[in-house]
Amino acid sequence: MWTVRGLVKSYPAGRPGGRFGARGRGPAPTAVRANDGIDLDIRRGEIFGLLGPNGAGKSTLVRQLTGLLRPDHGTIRLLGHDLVAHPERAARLIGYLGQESTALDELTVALAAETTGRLRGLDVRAARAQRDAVLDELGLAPLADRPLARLSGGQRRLACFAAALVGDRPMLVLDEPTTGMDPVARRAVWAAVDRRRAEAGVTVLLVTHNVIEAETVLDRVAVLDRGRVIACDTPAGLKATVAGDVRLDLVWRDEAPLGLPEIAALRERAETAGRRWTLRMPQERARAVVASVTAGPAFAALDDFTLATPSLEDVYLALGGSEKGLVKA
Ligand SMILES: Nc1ncnc2c1ncn2[C@@H]1O[C@H](COP(=O)(O)OP(=O)(O)OP(=O)(O)O)[C@@H](O)[C@H]1O
Repeated sequence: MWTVRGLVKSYPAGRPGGRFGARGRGPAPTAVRANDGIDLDIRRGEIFGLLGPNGAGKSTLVRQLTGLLRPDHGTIRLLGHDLVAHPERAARLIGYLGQESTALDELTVALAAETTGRLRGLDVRAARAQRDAVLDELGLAPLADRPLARLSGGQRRLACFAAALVGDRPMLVLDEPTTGMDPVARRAVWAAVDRRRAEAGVTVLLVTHNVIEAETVLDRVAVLDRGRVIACDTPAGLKATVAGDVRLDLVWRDEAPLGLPEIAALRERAETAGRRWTLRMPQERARAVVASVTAGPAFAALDDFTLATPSLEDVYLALGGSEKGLVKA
């Protein structure tokens, strides 16, 4: 389906200090290696995810996989086509929902869907029929005559998703499709994706920051960090690598009681964010810590605590991910 080998893409570095600054001073700036030797195999009918922190190289990878950006090195094959030699072929195979919608902003919801269908080679009747079907399917019919620029962020995203579905492409590439959507819209998106997979074997490549969503909808996921794939497996397979561990969150009322030796010792191992401490540890140890903080003097200083099984975020950290986490700031 999609076969990627040895993909490398660098961007030239910006000059430190801007246009006029730092000329002739210090070492020459080095280029950013946004993708640094990526291999991937995405199979037909799969919902495949790219998960990683900001700047990991997800959008750079997606733009090459959709023929919008030329790699420095490496090969990309899609359904037998060489996309490095023939990037224009991607447009006929892929329905792409990027992060920006500005190209469609002046159109109404109905016209955005219809125009996309026409651009993808449908005749007027087919484009209108598909427009009506997809707007109904996604609950967008009441907004059909509103320009995209005058919708809420979540509604606009849903309208762009609707347009991406028109023309029945065998591949869908969705870059954070559900950002800003309410739960009803999110469910409509995943139901529409599922239906196309079941009925037409559509393959979906999804970029996401949302760990919970990734665990729920993905068949397989590649975890990206600093331009490299650091793991690739099913969400369950990845989580099995940290199965023995749990996450313990402690929230203090005010200051943590660092005068208590057991609390001072925990502080060494905790990731802290204001009053919240996060600890990852084996279940047995976590039980002992909970017992010690809920009994005795520490309890008076405690506002709340939670114990949770590992998420893909914990997997990312256990794999040595370079950022503090995956959640978008
Ligand atoms: N046009 C560009 N010029 C220079 N550097 C760029 C450009 N686009 C991206 N980069 C850099 O390349 C790296 C990868 O960026 P990319 O946008 O692919 O990451 P991402 O994983 O999609 O991030 P996000 O989650 O924030 O969308 C980052 O260090 C980024 O600063």
